[in-house]
Amino acid sequence: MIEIRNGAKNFQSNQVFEKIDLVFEPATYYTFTGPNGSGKSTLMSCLLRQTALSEGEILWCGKDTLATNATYAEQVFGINDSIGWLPGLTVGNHLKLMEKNSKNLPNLLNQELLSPEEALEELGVPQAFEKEPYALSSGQEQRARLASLLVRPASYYFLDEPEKRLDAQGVEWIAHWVQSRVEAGAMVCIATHDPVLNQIPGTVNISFPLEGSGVEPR
Ligand SMILES: Nc1ncnc2c1ncn2[C@@H]1O[C@H](COP(=O)(O)OP(=O)(O)OP(=O)(O)O)[C@@H](O)[C@H]1O
Repeated sequence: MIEIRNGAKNFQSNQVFEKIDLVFEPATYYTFTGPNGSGKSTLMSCLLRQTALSEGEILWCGKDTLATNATYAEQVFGINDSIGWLPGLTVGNHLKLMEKNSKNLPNLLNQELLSPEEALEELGVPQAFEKEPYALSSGQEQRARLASLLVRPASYYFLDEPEKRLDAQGVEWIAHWVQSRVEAGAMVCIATHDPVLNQIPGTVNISFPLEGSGVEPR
């Protein structure tokens, strides 16, 4: 379980949210929805520990995430705009690195992992294996990013607008993936503007701006 207690985040005088308490339980699907600029990506970056909360704490199984550093990094996986591609490497190179690293990670939910080739095939972009990401269309590139979900084990996911640039079939793929991971016991949280991803049965919606933030979207 991941818990935020009394969380606040500001960028100088811009108070994005404050005094928030949230819990992310296993085997549950959450969505972050709300207007542009209401703080969805910022909270997700905090949960992925790409940026620190200004106040409050994020607990992992009841303990501060700093104290459980390695376990958190192993079990929590995410995709957002802050995660880029290394220049000069193909998509296949990236996924192979991830596959190699994954062998050292505990696979707590006995996830059936795919090879990079299989994962790209599943996402409908087998040709991406040999290509550098910039040589793909923006939707193909997003599909290549999503392939990482099939190569690496995790039990908690934070995905920021994974449907971005995807066609309708791609969005359906995400919806099916969400359902299968949640059934397997994973927590999946998606920030989205897409109605399909917000209407998956069992969705727990968290609406932004968050209550207690007192902040107007901008
Ligand atoms: N690195 C940053 N430095 C300064 N301000 C930032 C930074 N990142 C976000 N902000 C500000 O934080 C606020 C919330 O932005 P955020 O990206 O979290 O919104 P969002 O709900 O994800 O929006 P969208 O739907 O457009 O993706 C905005 O006012 C934005 O300008």
